[in-house]
Amino acid sequence: MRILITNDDGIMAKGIYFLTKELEKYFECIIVAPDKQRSAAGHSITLHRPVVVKLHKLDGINSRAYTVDGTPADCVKVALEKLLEEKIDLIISGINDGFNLGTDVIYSGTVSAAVEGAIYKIPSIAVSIDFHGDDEYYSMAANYARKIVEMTKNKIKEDVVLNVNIPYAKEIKGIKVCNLGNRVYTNAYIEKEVENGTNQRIFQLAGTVKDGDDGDTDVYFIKQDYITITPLHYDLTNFKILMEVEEIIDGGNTDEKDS
Ligand SMILES: Nc1nc2c(ncn2[C@@H]2O[C@H](COP(=O)(O)O)[C@@H](O)[C@H]2O)c(=O)[nH]1
Repeated sequence: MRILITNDDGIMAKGIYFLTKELEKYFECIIVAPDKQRSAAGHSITLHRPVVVKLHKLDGINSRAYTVDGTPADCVKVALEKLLEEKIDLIISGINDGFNLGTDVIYSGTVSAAVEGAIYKIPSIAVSIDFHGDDEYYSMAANYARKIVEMTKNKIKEDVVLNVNIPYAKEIKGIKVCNLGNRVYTNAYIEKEVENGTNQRIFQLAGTVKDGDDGDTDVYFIKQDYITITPLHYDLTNFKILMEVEEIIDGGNTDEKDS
């Protein structure tokens, strides 16, 4: 099984190091990752300039690695379109510094890199952990990520993304497959002082998480020390209200043939 590994924290991040260290013991791995931190890049791609791809030697890692001076989605796209001759069986993005729960997934470069894989009909997994940064946590998360790869390999359909979050817990209670919850941030922006007389205001996006207790969602179960897995899809159609909108439009439709 050949795995394309990427992330959004950049090639030098601990998360991709620990993830690759674990996966390459069991699978053939190739890294294609941003050359620097690209958090919250979402699904952006680089349109108005070329991207530069370089071979990169990661100390302690045997797998071939490339950097891209672009976004996480660029990494997956250029890897699958041009860079790699080999067939890729799975794409795994992470291990992200910071959970990607609920609506985080919309902003997340980590998740978007995995979604890009699903767009290319390759099963993909995004893995995120809490901000804690100790090696034991990364190592534990990498071990769980590998186990999830083992559990799901050849079983997950080609255009599915599994969004995985792993809690910082002494004892993980298990795995919950669940919906995305509602991720709430407060104090989203901090206003910075500006010199008098300037007609500008400066805001730094910050924010602390103030999650509600969404039942049966990733936001809830992560706090109960469960690993959460949410299957995602890039089809953003709102099927729940599709018929309702159709009726509204049909009801108000001023189609020529009716006049
Ligand atoms: N301060 C805020 N942080 C936010 C908000 N919405 C999302 N986020 C964070 O962005 C990253 C995106 O994930 P990544 O995989 O690209 O690193 C995620 O971890 C969230 O914590 C927000 O409204 N305010």
